[in-house]
Amino acid sequence: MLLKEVKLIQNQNDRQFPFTLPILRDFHKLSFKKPITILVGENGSGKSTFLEGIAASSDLPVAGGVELSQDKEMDHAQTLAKALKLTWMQKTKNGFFLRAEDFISFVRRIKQMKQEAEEELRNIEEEYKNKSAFAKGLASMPHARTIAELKHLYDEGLDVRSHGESYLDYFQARVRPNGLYLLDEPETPLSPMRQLSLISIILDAVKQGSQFIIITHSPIIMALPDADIYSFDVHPPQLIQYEEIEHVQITKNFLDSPQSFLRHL
Ligand SMILES: Nc1ncnc2c1ncn2[C@@H]1O[C@H](COP(=O)(O)OP(=O)(O)OP(=O)(O)O)[C@@H](O)[C@H]1O
Repeated sequence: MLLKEVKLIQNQNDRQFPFTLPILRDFHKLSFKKPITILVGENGSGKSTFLEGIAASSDLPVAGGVELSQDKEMDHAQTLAKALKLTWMQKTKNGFFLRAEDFISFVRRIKQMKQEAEEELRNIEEEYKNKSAFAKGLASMPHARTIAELKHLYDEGLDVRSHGESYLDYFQARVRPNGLYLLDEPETPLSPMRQLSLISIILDAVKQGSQFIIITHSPIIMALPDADIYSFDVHPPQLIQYEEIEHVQITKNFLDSPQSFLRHL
């Protein structure tokens, strides 16, 4: 175990976001007793805001996104971080904060950078066909360098594979022993089968001393063995059993009889 507890210590200004969130009004502390903690709750219950506060407070890098300290839209994370006290069993610098939506735009950006560089090279080939090789080489250099750097950093992987495949590759390549991983809806680009692969990567990492705090709406990810599950649908957040989670009950009942749900819509 790395992170043991998160306490809300400051006397907050409850008219300022994020302290206006109902989940933070009666919040005192949340303890992490197992290497995997799962946060569940309805849309808008405040799970992401809470995790962003932990990410900002622990100063973890943002995988595939802008660092929280540089991100103007994340001022609330810094505000919350200042009001939080994190207690560690073992402080770690390994790990990251990963929002699946960031990662998908990150892969898109890489694909776009590569396509733009290739397009520029084609244009230069045309424009410089009657000029010296030296002049052509000079004009091509920055774009060729971009392609070479992307290849060096991400191999052929990220831009030629699907979102789900590249996401799992990226994840597997960067998970280190003794790291703290804060994952916001990691299921987003993944099929049910790939969600099982993600579970397997997480369980391997836990064996190597890593800790995970995961927000999810996926009943598959919620079933991660031996995890503590906190519901953000009650204030303050409470431990909940897998079978009691609304997402699990609705999904199960829906799959048993889709038509009985759909005819009421
Ligand atoms: N910067 C902000 N200023 C004001 N309100 C915000 C801000 N960011 C989020 N909110 C609001 O705070 C509430 C909690 O948002 P948050 O994203 O933390 O919920 P969540 O539980 O993660 O939801 P979801 O499951 O949909 O991702 C939402 O009602 C949202 O609209």
